[in-house]
This record gives sequence, structure tokens and C-alpha cells, in this order.
Amino acid sequence: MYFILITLLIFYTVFIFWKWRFIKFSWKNNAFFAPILPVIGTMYLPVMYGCTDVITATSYVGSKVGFPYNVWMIFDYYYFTKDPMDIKTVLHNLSAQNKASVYDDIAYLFPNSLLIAHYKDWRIRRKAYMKCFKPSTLKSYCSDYFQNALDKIDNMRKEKSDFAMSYDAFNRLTCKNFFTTSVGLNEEPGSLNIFADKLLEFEDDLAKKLVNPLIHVMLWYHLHPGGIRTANAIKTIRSIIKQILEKKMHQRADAKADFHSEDNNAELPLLDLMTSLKESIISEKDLFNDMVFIAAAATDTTGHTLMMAFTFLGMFPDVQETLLEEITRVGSNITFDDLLKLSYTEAVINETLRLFPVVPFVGRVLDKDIDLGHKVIPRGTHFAASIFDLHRDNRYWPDPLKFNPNRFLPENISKVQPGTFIPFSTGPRDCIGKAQAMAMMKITIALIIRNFKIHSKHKSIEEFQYISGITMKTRQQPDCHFSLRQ
Ligand code: HEM
Repeated sequence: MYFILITLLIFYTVFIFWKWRFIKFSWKNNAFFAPILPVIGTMYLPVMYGCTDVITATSYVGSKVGFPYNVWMIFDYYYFTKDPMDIKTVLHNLSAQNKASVYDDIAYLFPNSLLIAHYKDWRIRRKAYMKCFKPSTLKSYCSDYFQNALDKIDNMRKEKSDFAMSYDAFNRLTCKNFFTTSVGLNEEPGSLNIFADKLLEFEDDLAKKLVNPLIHVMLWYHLHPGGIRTANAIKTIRSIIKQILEKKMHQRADAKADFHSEDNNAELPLLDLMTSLKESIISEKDLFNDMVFIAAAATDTTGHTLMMAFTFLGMFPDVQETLLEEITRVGSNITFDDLLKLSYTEAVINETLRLFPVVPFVGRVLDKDIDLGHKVIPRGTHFAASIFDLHRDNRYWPDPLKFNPNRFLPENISKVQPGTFIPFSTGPRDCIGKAQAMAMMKITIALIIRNFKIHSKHKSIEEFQYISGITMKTRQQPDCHFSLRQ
């Protein structure tokens, strides 16, 4: 017994000397969470209060002790903030472009993918992929988004007169949207639905793992039921992408397609561009990992956002009515050029992303000290920006829990303080797919609302509880019912 106590004491003393700079810094911020325990850090505290995932833990601690605050995850010091200026300073600083250690768990499914790759490696890949995210490429995708929404509507018409929709239904649609556009898949393999479903399963288990110190270490996680389920989900997800890519490659070889990387101006779908980059600047392995990640990033972010946007529309019939008026004005065939006319639809999506930022926080590790003007954050700090809490801060958002798309209308947008609305993050490592996401969601919402009336039993935003791994969703399936418009 004495031996264990003395060992812990020695360990603790060494730890304090080792991390002294962070400990000193953390006292200046918000000392409540500064006390640390060797090995398990302070993450056990939110767990003790029943926080079973990152978003509950982050917001719980924020509401108890205020922002900014400190958390220790094993040996890593985390500085959590929701200050828009500090977030901007750090996320735009080139010495803070590597990802915080919480992203290590993501490496399990997306090893060395664009999201988590080291800055130097990431820069080359991001620059190469940017070619497929140009407006001209997006323009060529819009007819597929339109067609896929119509197919979905045809299926919805076969349902009974009043039917519920769920996260998996929207994730399956957004997954199809990604593969028909970025991969050029023209038939619908059933495996796409399995991909979308397994991704949801993976996310649920990851959410629990991130805040549970007992399964934080991978070695133990492999023996945990969640770990075993995750391993199976990963195997399925990766093999589905492999099969789809192999099939597409064969089709291409048969068609004797010829792609040249120096053809900079061509509107290349992502898969075509990746094929042209193979073995040149990006290894085949990294290209595959990036494809798995981008497919996942495109699927559940937009799927969950659509689910919540429709739920909010069901809760607020006046907003739904105004939206329908705009869509009726724009006409039945929505093209790329019409997207700009859908300003109320865009405002509804933005208001959804404000209250429900599907990526609720982002994290970076600092390679150098960063001066925020009022304090210097030490090198090695893991900086976490709570987008969720920033978007609900009443200093920037009057009546923050009111669903009010008018905040984002062109005539009001100047009242939104810069840096306070960042659902796609900010800085060089922001979301590469934001324009695609917005275009696809606008088209989908417009077509579905024109055909279906939505209602929901929820009355207020306060009713929802959330759970988050990489992406966020409501803890319970929201109530969201559709009936055909007469
Ligand atoms: C509602 C929709 C979406 C939201 C709110 C969203 C949000 C975000 C955020 C916050 C990040 C930064 C993550 C971080 O810094 O840790 C990110 C990164 C990323 N997103 Fe999205 N995203 C959405 C849709 C999409 C779509 C449709 C695609 C692909 C077509 C996509 C592809 C990516 C990629 C590849 C990255 C990594 C970028 C990099 O590190 O260079 N996202 N997204």
C-alpha cells in the first residue's frame, strides 16, 4: 500500500515539474479544473457528473465554471474557450495548424486522413483537392443533387399519409449525394446505405470513448464491447469504399479514360482528380484514407443538419410558410444559378447550424507560444474552441435560444459580429466542403418543402439534449413528421 502511495507521489511530483508551465498558466484562467491527477487528468470529473460524451462534458463544465477553463486529458493540457477573437487568432495562426490529441481517436477510422494529417503533409493535399471544390465543379454537381432529392421524394410519396423521418434516412440521402457527384457513381449500390448506417454506429461509440478515461487507452478499448463494435464498423466502412473505388477504376479502365493532373481547369469530380494524383504527390494509401474520410465528412454532417433543419421547420410553422413562399417564387427547377435567390432558405440553414453546429468544437495543438494580446498561451497547449457555446452566447446572439432565421437575412447580416458564426470552422483548416454542403442542403430542403408539410411535437430548443463524437446529434431521435401537400 505504502509502495503504491509513494510511487504515485513520485509520479505526481515529476508530472508537476514536467507540466509546470501549463499548471502555472491554468491557474491564471480558471483554476477550478487546474488540479490534476496523474494518468487520468481531470476528465473524470465530468464523467462523475454523468457526461457521457464530449459535447455534454464541454458544455457542462463551461456552465459550471465559465469559459475559458482548463482540462487535463491524461498528459495533455486543454484550454477550452468560446471567445471569438481568441478562436480567430489561434485558428488562423500557422503555428496552430496541427490537430489536438482528441483527434487521435479519429485516426482509428481515418488514419493520416486530411483531417488529422500533419500540417506539412496536409498543405500539399488540401491544395490538390481544392480543384474539385471550385464553383464550376459544384455547378456540375447540382443536377445530381436535384435528381437525388426527386428520387427521395418519390420514395417518400409511397409512405403512409403521415410518416416520421430519422437521421439514418437523411444520412443515406447525403451519402448518395456524395457518391453520385464526387465519385461519379451512377447506380445505387445497397452498400451505400450500410456505409451510412455503420458511420452512425461508429460515431455513437466514439462519443462515449472520448470522455471515458477507463477506455481512453486503445489497448483496453479493443477489449471493450464498444471497441469490438467499432472495429467491426471500421472494417465494413473501409471495405465498402474499397469495393466502390475498385469498381469505378475498372469501369474507367474499360472506358480507356485518360486523366492528366496538369489539366488544372477541368471540372474534375474528386475521384477523377485522385486517380490523376495517384503515385505523384500523394501516396495511394493516403488517397484511399482521404476518400474514406471525405465520404464520411460529407455524409453525417449534412445528414444530421437536414434532420434538424426539418425538425425546426416542423416546430415553427410561420418559418416553414415563409420558406415555402420563397421556394414557390423561385420556380420548380432549381439550378446552380437559382441558389443565390434562395436567401431565406440559406438563412434557415444558417440558423439551424447556429443552434445545432454539427461539428460542435474544433481543437489544435500549439507548436509555438501564441500571444492573444491579453495572455500568452504556452506552446504544447491543446486549444479547443467550443463552436456550440459560442453560437449560443447571449453577448453576440440576442435571445440565443430563439430559432430566428431573420438574423441571417442579407439586410441583417451586418449585425452578426465577425467571428461569432463559425459552423465550418475558420482559418486554413476550415471545411473544404462548405459550398457543396450549402448547395446540396438548399436544393434538398427546397424540393422537399415544396412537396411535403412538416410538423413536430417539440416546442422549444431547450427540449433537446445532444451527444457528440466527431459530429453532433440529438440524444433522442427528434420528432419530425411529413405529410404530402395537397
Ligand atoms: C453541414 C455541413 C458541414 C459542416 C457543418 C462541416 C464542418 C466542418 C468543420 C467544422 C471542419 C473543421 C474540422 C476541424 O478543424 O477539426 C470540417 C472539415 C472538413 N470537412 Fe466539413 N462540414 C460539413 C460538410 C462537409 C462536406 C459536404 C464535405 C465534403 C464534400 C466536407 C469535407 C470536409 C473535409 C475534407 C474537412 C477537412 C478539411 C481539412 O482539414 O483541410 N465537409 N468540416
